[in-house]
Amino acid sequence: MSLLLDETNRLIIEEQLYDTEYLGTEASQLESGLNQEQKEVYEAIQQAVYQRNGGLFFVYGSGGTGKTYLWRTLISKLRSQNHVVIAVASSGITALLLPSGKTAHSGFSIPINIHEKSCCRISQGSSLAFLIQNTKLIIWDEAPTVHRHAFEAVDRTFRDIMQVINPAAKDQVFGGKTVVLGGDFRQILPVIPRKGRAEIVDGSISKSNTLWPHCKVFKLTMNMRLQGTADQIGKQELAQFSQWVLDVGDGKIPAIVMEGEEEPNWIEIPDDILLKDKGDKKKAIIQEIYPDLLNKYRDLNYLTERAILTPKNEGVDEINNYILGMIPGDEHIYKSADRICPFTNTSTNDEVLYPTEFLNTLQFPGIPNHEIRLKVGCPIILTRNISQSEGLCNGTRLIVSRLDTRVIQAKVVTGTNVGEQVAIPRVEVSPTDSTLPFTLKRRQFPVKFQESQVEVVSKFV
Ligand SMILES: Nc1ncnc2c1ncn2[C@@H]1O[C@H](COP(=O)(O)OP(=O)(O)OP(=O)(O)O)[C@@H](O)[C@H]1O
Repeated sequence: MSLLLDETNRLIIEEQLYDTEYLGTEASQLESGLNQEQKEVYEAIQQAVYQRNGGLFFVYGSGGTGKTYLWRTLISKLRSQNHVVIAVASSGITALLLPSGKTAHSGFSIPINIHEKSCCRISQGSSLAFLIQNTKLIIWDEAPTVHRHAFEAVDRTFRDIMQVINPAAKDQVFGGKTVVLGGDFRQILPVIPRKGRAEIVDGSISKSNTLWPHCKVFKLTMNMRLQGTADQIGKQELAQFSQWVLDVGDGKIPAIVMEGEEEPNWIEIPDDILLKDKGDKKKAIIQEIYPDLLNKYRDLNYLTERAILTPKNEGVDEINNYILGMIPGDEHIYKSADRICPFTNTSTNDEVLYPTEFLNTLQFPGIPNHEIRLKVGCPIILTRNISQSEGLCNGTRLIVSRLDTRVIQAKVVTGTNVGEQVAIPRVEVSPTDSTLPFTLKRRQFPVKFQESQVEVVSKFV
């Protein structure tokens, strides 16, 4: 089957638009810089691709060990030879680091509410099925953060798609494709609402009986970020900090049981990286992370280099409101239009049982709040994927340039389209996982004022 046969398939046409000469030069440069560990993985993956053996690989490496560099080398090399590579990541913000990267969910049409029998929404004969049949390599970054059911759904779907051109594919992992997963199990595991440690660990790709036994695991251990730091003191501090983070991940830092709790969930932070201000704690954090904020809050480099992470949404709102109050200018308040989805009405009395005022108070992870407060010049972050091609995905950071009634105009500050002016419309969103007896529909701008953000972090004392 030739890629050139199908001139109407948009996905295939996009794959034919790369500048192969440029990519070839880039691949040679990147290839010559690979360290020994990276080279070993690079060669094993290339062998699987060129010998058409297929295979499942996992590249296990902590932050800075050169996974993205390795992906870029593989992608440039194969695309320079007109081969199709699909590069996906579990989050939108990581997808932006991959050349023509997409989120795994949009790239493979993975259902949001996934279970052990799920399949992707890719039908036989579709453009995406044709692209997959012609793909030489799939790279999936940040794999440990996704539930194993998503990988199993992709595996099932690929077998189904590939058996059309190769009947043996139905018995091959990922239908005989070469698939490379990457990430670090010490970082964030799948988020499973209202479930405990056992369910979270069981949701990990390494617990998949159908996939993990077939997976060849490589380890990257050399911190390449440290190699690139010229300043000796900075390098030493970064090395110490990286080691401490690794030790936390490996469970080597002694954990403490707090009163009233059963498990040792707390660790002690070394004094040199701890803020010990006894007064206004929010002010102390903000001053430490954003010194001279009033003069620099429009400076792109200043903003992209820093963030405050909090374990809960309430913390984000508290810090954001504090900072917004410090920034000069008039505040704009955007209120959402909330309603109950008519198809899930549980009774005709819904409007009485769940008045709009009640709907407005509801908050869900990833869903904008009823009320958003913004000022011109303040940094915001997108909470939804709007357009991958324009670099507007969940996690993209922007700076507000104009606040209109129907759109927010803003300048992109992270990702692929830095410097672009974009208009963000209101969108209607629903929480995918809610214990409510109805489906909430909320029409709101998919943005958050963003100096701080939520992360799943350990507890610290
Ligand atoms: N072989 C190499 N030669 C030169 N620089 C490299 C090499 N490998 C990685 N780097 C550089 O080291 C830094 C960290 O690498 P990279 O971003 O690929 O790591 P990572 O494992 O993807 O990290 P993270 O998980 O934090 O995203 C980058 O600046 C990258 O360009």
